[in-house]
Amino acid sequence: FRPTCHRRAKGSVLQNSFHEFLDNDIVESLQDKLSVVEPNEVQDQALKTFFATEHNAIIVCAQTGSGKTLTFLLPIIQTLQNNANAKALVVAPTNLLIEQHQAVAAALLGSSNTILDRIQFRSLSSPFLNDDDGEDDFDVIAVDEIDAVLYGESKMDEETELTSIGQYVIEKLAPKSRVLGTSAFLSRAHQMALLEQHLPDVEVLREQGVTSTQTQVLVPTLRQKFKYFSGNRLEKLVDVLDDAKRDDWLSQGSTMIFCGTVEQAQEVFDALVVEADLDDDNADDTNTFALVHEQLDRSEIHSLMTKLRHDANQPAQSTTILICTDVAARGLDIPNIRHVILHTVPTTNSAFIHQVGRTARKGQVGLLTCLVNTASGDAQKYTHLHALKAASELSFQSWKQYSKGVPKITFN
Ligand SMILES: Nc1ncnc2c1ncn2[C@@H]1O[C@H](COP(=O)(O)OP(=O)(O)OP(=O)(O)O)[C@@H](O)[C@H]1O
Repeated sequence: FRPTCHRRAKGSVLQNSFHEFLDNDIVESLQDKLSVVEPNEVQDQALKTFFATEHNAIIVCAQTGSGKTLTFLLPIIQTLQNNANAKALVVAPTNLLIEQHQAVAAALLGSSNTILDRIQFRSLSSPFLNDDDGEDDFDVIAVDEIDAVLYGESKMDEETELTSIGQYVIEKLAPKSRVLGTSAFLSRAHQMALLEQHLPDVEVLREQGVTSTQTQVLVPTLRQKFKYFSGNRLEKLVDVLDDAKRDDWLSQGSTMIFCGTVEQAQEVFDALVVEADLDDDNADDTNTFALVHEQLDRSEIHSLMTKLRHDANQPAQSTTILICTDVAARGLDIPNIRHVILHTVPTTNSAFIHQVGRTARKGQVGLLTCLVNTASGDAQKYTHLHALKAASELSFQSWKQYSKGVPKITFN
């Protein structure tokens, strides 16, 4: 994307693609409800491509935390506002992510808005869409995390057989529906299947100079630490958390710890809670622990996420340590996550990118600590992740304002 330059003549209103393509009430809502004043380059490009061209499949490929949600929600809301009969579908891999999108749409529209009733939100685990229910006439279909939705949350990045919802989306494409997809990373296999087989006419929007999604996938504001150890993994984790607690900047933010399985997440959670109880003489310790995995009750996770977002707006926030499985990796935008710890080294590039991408969002700094047990196969698993390149610069010039004033991480 070429950085957009919006010059403001003395006394004039700043014009950008928000003003050019969106109604005033939407622009005002963006500002009032989300504090989003102007589009970044990827949003600018997406709005132009959607409203000023006839491409019926558009995919936005950009780093984690770069604002891809608005690249599909805004075209959808404006389309539904223009046409009272229009309908849209939003698909994302997990219920957690779908609920997040619903919350953003509701914030923009106000929850009683009738436009919201014309947007269907589905995850891979929602009941299958049924044409008999008249659900086959969506004007816009948004497919967030298009690789996961089309090809499934496979343990390998190599799976290219379409999921049933993927098949549905491809069949619904043109002439009736326009598809807006997003992705932070496409494996080579997914890229080929998508561009050569399933969406050959797709218009792919990427940052300027990036020719494939294999490069520049990690944000340059991410700091990475690899802790090589042999011995007890839990003890190492406790050491890492203790160090982080002593760091002025890290200790004021929340942490996500990714585990390989539900059982492991439960085990880590139990151990950390016991450890914190033993240490409860420490009155300064404001950490709270929470679990996020696929077997938890949906309403429980929903209230946790609502609380986390609410707490982030409070001045005296407590910090949270979230112990999660991969279900919390894709797309979650939890405020103030300063530290991601990979308790288990993920097996695929995409799992790594999405887990790590919960921090260092929107141009801000964040730290990854990856526990690498030299006595297990961890080090070997990690070698293939070395191929992932960090971008040398922030994707978007406009993000620079958010990275100002962030202290250097002193954690060693
Ligand atoms: N133009 C903008 N100005 C300021 N903030 C923005 C803008 N666009 C998006 N944001 C904020 O940036 C954050 C990240 O956005 P979002 O969750 O859409 O990222 P993403 O690219 O979808 O991330 P992921 O790849 O992890 O799914 C959100 O808090 C969002 O409100």
